[in-house]
Amino acid sequence: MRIGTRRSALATTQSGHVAAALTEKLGVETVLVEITTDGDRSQAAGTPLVGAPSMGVFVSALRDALLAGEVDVAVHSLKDLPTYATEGITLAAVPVREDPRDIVVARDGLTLGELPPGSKVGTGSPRRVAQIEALGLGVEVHGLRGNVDTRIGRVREGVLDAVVLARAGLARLDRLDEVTEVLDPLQVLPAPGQGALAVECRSDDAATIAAVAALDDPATRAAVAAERSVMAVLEGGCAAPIGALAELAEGDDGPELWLRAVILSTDGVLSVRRSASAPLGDDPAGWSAAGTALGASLAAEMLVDGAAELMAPHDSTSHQSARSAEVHNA
Ligand SMILES: NCc1[nH]cc(CCC(=O)O)c1CC(=O)O
Repeated sequence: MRIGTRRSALATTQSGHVAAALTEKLGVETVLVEITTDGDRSQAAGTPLVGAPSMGVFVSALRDALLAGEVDVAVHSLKDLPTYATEGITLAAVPVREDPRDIVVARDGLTLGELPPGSKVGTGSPRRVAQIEALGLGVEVHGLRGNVDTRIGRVREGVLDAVVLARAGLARLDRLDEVTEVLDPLQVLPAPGQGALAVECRSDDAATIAAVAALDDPATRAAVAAERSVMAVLEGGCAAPIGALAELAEGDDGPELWLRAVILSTDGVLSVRRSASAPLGDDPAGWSAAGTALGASLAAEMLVDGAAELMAPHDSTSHQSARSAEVHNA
């Protein structure tokens, strides 16, 4: 089985895990095929992700290789996938996900809250920028791109005081010892699908789809379906930063899915936050659809709460002063 992967250390590690799992569960031989994406090329140029091309930049080259029959399977970070379906491509498996939370790597073992006002915090993600601004710490948020090594390097070089990354990336690279804080989703919600992998096949390749299904985890699939459904519905009306996290819990009457989501103005001043839960039923085959429905209804409530108006110009001056007052109190 030929497995297409991006070339970064993180991508090849992730794809290597999928390859090993396929060999272990199915006894098939696998080979990794490295594909260079437009996202990797512009990343090498060092431009910040804010304002960069579409969110699918990391994805399309891999899908092209899959559709062209150059590989049998494509492995992506699920959070990098666009929410709309793609003709000819089937999401054959969503394996058990890593801890989805964001983490901090800061100088001197510090947490975000321990950084003095004016500290430089690096992230290229509008979702992280808005949520860090909303914490009112008085830190300066700086754009940041590059692979995990490059990003953490900015702290080691003393260019930045801290960077914010996905915990999953460091877990897969076996670098969790460098984490100085795990961000509580109460304060910073992860990106929809963060920490999960997407294993894609060609829709006409029934044999590979059936084989790869052995890697699927219905609980993870339901959770990411709910998170991505929030994003799909909200993105219809707005381009604001979105965080979402769904978790499976055992209720009195069987498994339930719990979902929380936030959408913010880019400066973090305004936000709409909501949570909801739904029973999943006893048949895991129906969980993904239940997750999608839960996400859509939560997003509809968020739109009623004003989610689509967050991007309108607003006066952030009064909030700014409230924020610096907070810094003084701290
Ligand atoms: N934005 C790029 C990206 N895509 C997936 C991961 C990490 C692994 C994951 O979330 O599954 C990262 C890096 C990061 O956000 O720190």
